Amino acid sequence: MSGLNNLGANGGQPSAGFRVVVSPDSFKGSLSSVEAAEAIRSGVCRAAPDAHVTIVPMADGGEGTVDAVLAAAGGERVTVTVTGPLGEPVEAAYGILSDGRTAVIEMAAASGLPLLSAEARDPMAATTYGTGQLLRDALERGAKRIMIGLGGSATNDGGMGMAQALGVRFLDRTGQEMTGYGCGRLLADIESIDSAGIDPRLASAEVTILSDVTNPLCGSDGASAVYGPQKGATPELVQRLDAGLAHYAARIAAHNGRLVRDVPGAGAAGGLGAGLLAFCNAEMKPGIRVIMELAGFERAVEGARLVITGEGRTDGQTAFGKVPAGIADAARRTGVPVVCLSGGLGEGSDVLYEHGIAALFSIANRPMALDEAMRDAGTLLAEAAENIVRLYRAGMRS
Ligand SMILES: O=C(O)[C@H](O)CO
Repeated sequence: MSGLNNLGANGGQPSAGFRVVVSPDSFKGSLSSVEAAEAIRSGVCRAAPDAHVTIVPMADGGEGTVDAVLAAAGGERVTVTVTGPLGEPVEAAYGILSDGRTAVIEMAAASGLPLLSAEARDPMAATTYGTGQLLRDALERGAKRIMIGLGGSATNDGGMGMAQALGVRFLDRTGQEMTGYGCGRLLADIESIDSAGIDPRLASAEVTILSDVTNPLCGSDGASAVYGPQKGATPELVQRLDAGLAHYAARIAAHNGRLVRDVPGAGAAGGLGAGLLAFCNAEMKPGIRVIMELAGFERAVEGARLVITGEGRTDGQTAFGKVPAGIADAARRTGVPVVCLSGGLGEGSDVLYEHGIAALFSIANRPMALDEAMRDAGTLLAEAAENIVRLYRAGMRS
């Protein structure tokens, strides 16, 4: 089965016995989804040496999307030097699938929050220009289908930088082209848009947005209000960024008639969703669904006793389309219980019970600092998984 890593505890064949599907997101900044899955598997097998564990590395469009899609569909990774979120050069990788015509890009590779230290975060200045350079590189290599994962961004520029890198010009009130990298601060100064010079290869490419969330561009559920603070925005900056995005959406509507402001997912990755809809004729899809389909998740779950998912931090935002919510929605249809192991549980995480998560656990086993929890995430995940399986099996015997 493509993309599935069927590992019996003894390296043996799938058994009809105790089947567990392990399908976590990456634990941002500490473990890739494959590493997290391996850690969970080792805990499961300590508690149940006869277990047959199926690993399905998962992602929702955010960090880890390229890994998850390459694990599911096969292909190769290419690395390019592009402009980072604050204009510095960064090495960013993306995937070209085995058909040679499909590229999978993760915006976070070029414009993601993990590229900046906490002190350097600056959503007014951060740009998606590097993401546009990745799209351009994929077109240069002949890609006809581009999947672009949104999420984990350092940016709040509505995709203005991305559009510039593809040849779109933004003009100010004096009719001059705005030459700085597109960023949150510049949005309010856009007077008109000229997309005559946009890369012509886009016209024959199919661009699919894999969005990690369903937030609209603006307003109280919008990009700036919900995700601005984690990128360093104060309440005052959230208001300026939100007004900037609203102005940008109005300028786009005046330019090409596209109404991107209220589209679910337009607010993903600081509004990059809106920019891709406006300039790349992109189609928006929930990232988790596309990746689950590519990975054959529903087939993997058939006949399983338990699904273990997880992510670095779980809170009310998780329900907007992140991995645990998607996994639970899919597994619910098959009646298999889903347990979520999280690096930390925050406000609103209990909403996941409504999505069908049977139980949520924080993996921290004692009071610990964040850097300690991140450093020891693999060990903590394995311990938590072991305990869950011990409990599950004890329950099965009673
Ligand atoms: O990048 C962001 O803003 C969040 O992950 C939502 O997409």
